[in-house]
Amino acid sequence: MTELLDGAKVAKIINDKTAQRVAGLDKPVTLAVIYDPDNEGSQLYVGMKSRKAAKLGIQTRDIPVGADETTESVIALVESLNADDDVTGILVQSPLAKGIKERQVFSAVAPSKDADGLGAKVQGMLFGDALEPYTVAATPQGVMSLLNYYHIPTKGKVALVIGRSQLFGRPMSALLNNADATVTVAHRFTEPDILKRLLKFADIVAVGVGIPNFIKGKDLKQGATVIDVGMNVVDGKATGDVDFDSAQGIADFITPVPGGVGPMTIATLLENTITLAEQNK
Ligand SMILES: Nc1nc2c(c(=O)[nH]1)N[C@@H](CN(C=O)c1ccc(C(=O)N[C@@H](CCC(=O)O)C(=O)O)cc1)CN2
Repeated sequence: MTELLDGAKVAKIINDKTAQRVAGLDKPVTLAVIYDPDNEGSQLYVGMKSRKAAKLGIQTRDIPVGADETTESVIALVESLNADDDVTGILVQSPLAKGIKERQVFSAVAPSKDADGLGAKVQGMLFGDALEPYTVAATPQGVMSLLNYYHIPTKGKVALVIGRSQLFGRPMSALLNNADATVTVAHRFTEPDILKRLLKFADIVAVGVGIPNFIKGKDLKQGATVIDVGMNVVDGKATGDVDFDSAQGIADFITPVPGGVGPMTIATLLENTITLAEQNK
């Protein structure tokens, strides 16, 4: 039997706690969101984040940044938000318009306002397993919250992370490493044969490569936990990177798409936002 890891359900639990924490804080919580207004995906996701934030009592300031901007001008904008006492958190929605170096922009966000955990300073703290508090990128942190909720152990387990983006693969591998898993990272240059062999060992597979149905059930280890971070659209339907039907009866646990990692990403971003507001009050 394959059990669903219900991200929508767990996200609701996190969101309810966030709303209580926001209500208990004696100052407004404001998240500034920098995004490319010409990117349809970003329009959709920023809209989803702003609507959910409003429901939890978090104000958002959505700031469109188009292709006419430069890396320098966007960094100057981030610096003005860093200095703005009314802004408690900052999010840079990826991707920014072509030509703007988004990693430089991520790293311009002050660690004390880095709601999305994508800046070099906080990612360095994650890789160093720092003892001081720091924020972690919303998608991988949301995956860890799902694993914890369903009591899926990581210690001593073999984990395979497929994808090495700043948003997902790199921080995911660090989190699993910090949680005592034996972690391998595969990516676009991993030979298909090698990937198949790695999959057969993996107790936990977390995949985010943006290729619909990239992972087939027959390639998984019996009893694996499968985390699908893919968000592709096929025939107008949200479709993951894992061939969900073929994983039935092979995986012990799997996240659905939609309703798995996506809602956890937004819930974790807003959880990070209230945590920063509390820390900096
Ligand atoms: N700065 C960031 N940029 C991006 C991130 C991120 O975490 N930080 N992640 C993705 C997009 N993303 C959030 O930004 C995101 C994608 C999908 C969902 C979601 O809830 N999806 C639904 C399905 C929606 C549908 O049906 O179309 C689901 O999975 O249930 C939330 C957030 C890229 N950029």
